[in-house]
Amino acid sequence: MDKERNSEQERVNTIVDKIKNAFQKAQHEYYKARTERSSVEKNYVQNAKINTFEVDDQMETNAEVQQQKQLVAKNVETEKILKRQIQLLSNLKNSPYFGRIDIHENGETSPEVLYIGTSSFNDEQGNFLIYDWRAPISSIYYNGTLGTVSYTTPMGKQEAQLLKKRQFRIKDGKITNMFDTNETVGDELLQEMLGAQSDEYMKNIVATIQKEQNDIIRDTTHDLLIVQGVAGSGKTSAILQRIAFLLYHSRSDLNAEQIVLFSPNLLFSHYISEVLPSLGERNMRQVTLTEFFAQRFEGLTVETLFDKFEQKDSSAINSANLIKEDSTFMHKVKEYVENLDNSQLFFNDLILVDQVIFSNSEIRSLYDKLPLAQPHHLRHFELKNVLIKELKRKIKDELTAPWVLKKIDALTEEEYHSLLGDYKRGRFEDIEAEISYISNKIVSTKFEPIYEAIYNNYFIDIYRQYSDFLGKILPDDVINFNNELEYHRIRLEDCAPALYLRDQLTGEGQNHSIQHLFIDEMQDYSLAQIYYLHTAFPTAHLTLLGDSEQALFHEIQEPQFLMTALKQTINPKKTRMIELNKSYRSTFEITSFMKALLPDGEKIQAFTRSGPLPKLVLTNDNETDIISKLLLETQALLNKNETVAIITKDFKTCQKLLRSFKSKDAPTLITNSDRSLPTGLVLLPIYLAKGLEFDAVIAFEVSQNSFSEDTRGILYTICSRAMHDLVLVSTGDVSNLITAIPSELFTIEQNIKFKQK
Ligand SMILES: Nc1ncnc2c1ncn2[C@@H]1O[C@H](COP(=O)(O)OP(=O)(O)OP(=O)(O)O)[C@@H](O)[C@H]1O
Repeated sequence: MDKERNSEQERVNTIVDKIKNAFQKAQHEYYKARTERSSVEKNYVQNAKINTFEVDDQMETNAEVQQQKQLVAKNVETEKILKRQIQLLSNLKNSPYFGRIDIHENGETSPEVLYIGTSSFNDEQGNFLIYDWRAPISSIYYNGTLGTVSYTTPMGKQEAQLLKKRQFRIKDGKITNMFDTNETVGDELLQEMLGAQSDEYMKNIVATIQKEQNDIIRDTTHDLLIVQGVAGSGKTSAILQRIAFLLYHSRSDLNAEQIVLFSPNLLFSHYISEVLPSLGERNMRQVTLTEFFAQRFEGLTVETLFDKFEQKDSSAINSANLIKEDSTFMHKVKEYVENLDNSQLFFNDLILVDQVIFSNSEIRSLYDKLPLAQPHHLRHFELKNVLIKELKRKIKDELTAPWVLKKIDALTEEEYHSLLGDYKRGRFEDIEAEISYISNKIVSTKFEPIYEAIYNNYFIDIYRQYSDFLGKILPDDVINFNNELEYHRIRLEDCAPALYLRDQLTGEGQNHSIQHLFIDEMQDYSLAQIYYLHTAFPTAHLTLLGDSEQALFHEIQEPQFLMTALKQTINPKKTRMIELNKSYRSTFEITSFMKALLPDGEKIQAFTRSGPLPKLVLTNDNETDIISKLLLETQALLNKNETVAIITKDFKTCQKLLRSFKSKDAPTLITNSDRSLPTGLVLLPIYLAKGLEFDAVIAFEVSQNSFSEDTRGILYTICSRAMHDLVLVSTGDVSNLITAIPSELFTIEQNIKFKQK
């Protein structure tokens, strides 16, 4: 093997040299393109300044400026391509590839040796020195064991003999590890990757993608892909590598702007932000559910999942929530709109400063004139056109109003020219035409807010309409909805049905440009919300990922139940459901402990990476004891780890705990608005830790008072954030969820007597 290793190292050296040459060449071309652009730009500014008094000069200058504008745009495009190439080559320089496959294709005289890396690299003659991990042939590396293998090409299925599969770890151009394997992707490399310390950013996993993850990544045939994966099974990793795959697969008709990922919080968005750039791709759009709704309810504060979690409210409201969160509630919205009489519609006045431009009765009478046979959304579309026409008429009537002439008289020379804009003096037939143009500008600007209001459907009183709907289905809930509105707030569970009501009435609210919609942590979304997102992005393929057992907002559900409910909600043409049961994040010991927390934890397979047993620490319920024990634990963990997180059930617990720390030892409290995590000791509630991972986790605190049956999912989620070490601190009787766990799965810092069950 030594000889083999030497010859592989020689190949790495040769390839790295070639990559470095290509890198330098690309950099040189990039700087050349940039210099060229800036000189064209300079020229362009000068030309734009050329005498523009004479009409002929003006035309000539315009043509030249247009030509130069085009030249600049072309150069900008070239720069973009070169920049991407430089980024790719820079990634390849240090670690050109991670895999090798030797295959013998049917009909070929000799075997072929292929190397696989994060992107492809050719020599000057166009020979592939490295294959992109997303190329059809590279799927053999992820899926195949030695012997006959097949892969899909644009021409159909292709068969080959896989003769050798080799994995590499190459750092700074040196092979640090290399071995042949017959497994899909061997454990040895995975051990090395998973044993590393956590990082501010998630890393790409392309070198060690597992077979079932590969199925998710490379699926292009289903319009709904549902992934139920246990904690740490690589769901988020799979989404990101899937996005990179899709962008490669449909390079000519898909770009990152057409992909949206709904993520659980801002920290998560930051954490995953480097994965796609490390693969030479641009990031997709990311949004949280609250951000998405907030953009659509301008002027209202939308409740966040976190507010909701902190104020777990009375059972009366909860039972209303359950109804509102079901997709049947959305069907009721649709029925309501279909059966709505004109007399039951609510309109707003359209007001400019304090002048009513269109009163609600005027709008209603315009609506009443439209043919009843048409559904509301078509009549609504016509109403908008009628209102705009009316507005134009009002603008025309206003053109000669005395205030307009007064305003023109008061304009400075500069203001007058700025209103003329691209039009220059002398281009109008006579002075009347010029004044009429200026008057139009002034009056239109004044009425602009009304135009915007019509465009944005502000003439519909959507809140009263929704309140009316609620009155029919959940009369007791109307008062709660209206009370929130008084304070300019809207509850999260009202957002999807209220927006759906608006969209049903207006026929708007859909975004057809989005091709792929990803929802991570799907278990935190109600079926009504998922239904709404599906209608709002009607052409998008959906990938939903989550873990029914990491439910923070309700009791945990059977995975199969969640998957079936989702499928019924969306009812797509082609669905695929994939379960991921192997957990990679945590050590074998932590995963075994987490498994025992769940009633059906047996299905979870722990990855065989070893570490210390989870530790249960018992303290008295007094500040001094709690803090001294916590300090002891955090010190020990910080000595061997980069990031240690104290994770609590809710924010109140964080705040109370923080008050007990002396400032010099205090952890950094993470809040809802934080976008990045510092290293060292942090303190945060579980909902902010969603999707994240830490070298060590201290679960604070795990007494029976804090965790009982209905919060099992929360405890499970807290524990599953730990990669290498897990400590659980209890300040009173330990939760039954923990006392029920076999004692060999954890250590106890002090012998206690568990209560008899
Ligand atoms: N094939 C793999 N190769 C290397 N690392 C992997 C692989 N799959 C998962 N991991 C690692 O396991 C950890 C968990 O992955 P990820 O966060 O994607 O899981 P998840 O299922 O989304 O987790 P959760 O639902 O618990 O938030 C990450 O550190 C990820 O890099």
